[in-house]
Amino acid sequence: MQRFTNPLFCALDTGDLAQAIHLADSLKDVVGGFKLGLEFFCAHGPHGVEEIARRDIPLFIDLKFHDIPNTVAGAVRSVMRLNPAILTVHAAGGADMMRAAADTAADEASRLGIKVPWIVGVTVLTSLDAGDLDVLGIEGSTHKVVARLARLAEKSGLDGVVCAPHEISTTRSVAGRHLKLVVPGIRPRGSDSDDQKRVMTPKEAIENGATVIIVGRPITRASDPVGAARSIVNSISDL
Ligand SMILES: O=C(O)c1cc(=O)[nH]c(=O)n1[C@@H]1O[C@H](COP(=O)(O)O)[C@@H](O)[C@H]1O
Repeated sequence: MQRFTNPLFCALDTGDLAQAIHLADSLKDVVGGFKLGLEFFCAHGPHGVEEIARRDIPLFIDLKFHDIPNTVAGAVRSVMRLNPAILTVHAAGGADMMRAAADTAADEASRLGIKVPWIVGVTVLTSLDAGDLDVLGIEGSTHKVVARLARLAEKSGLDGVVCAPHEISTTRSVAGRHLKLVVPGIRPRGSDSDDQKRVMTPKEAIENGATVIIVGRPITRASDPVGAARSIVNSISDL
């Protein structure tokens, strides 16, 4: 099982490989890991991931799989050779799909002789609020929907869920204490929310019980990314 001493993962959301490498080199001793998501992967694929992986730092490969169980199992099998520390699927893909992802990751890790990554289920995206759920025809508050999906993810064998800082307490109250809570929607005080609708500061998120916090633009678009990352780490180091 993966363990991280530093809970801050920086999202390298860029299609520019040189910029991602530059950020990875500058930030590798400050953050606990890097998250490589759809923008990076669609531009540079497995080769780009291998470039970043050379820094020997945990990688969260965030491709948010959401498909039939057989297809998701195949995708997990393919991505496992990149030795991810964390992988995402959408919890809304259902119990069989999540179970297929978790079982395949465990089988492949054993076949390859690597650690089993955390498979985490995305609940309600941090860019959505109650009004958006209503438009989608999803009944209930973000708390209720996140709690329902978190319970399903846990029952389906996932290691954790992705949720907004606001739903940390609700999720903790319905799930076992070992469930990992991977939390984006993090904004240091005074920074722009951008397209995120449910945000909190790094300190609040860790105090509420986040296992890992994901921060992208407040670090990568700062005039001093290393200084921005250090200040986040300092704000949570005594907690
Ligand atoms: O799965 C994720 O990582 C994720 C889920 C979610 O609900 N909200 C969310 O923002 N993310 C990711 O977390 C990162 C947040 O980036 P910033 O908003 O720039 O800090 C992005 O890479 C998103 O893809």
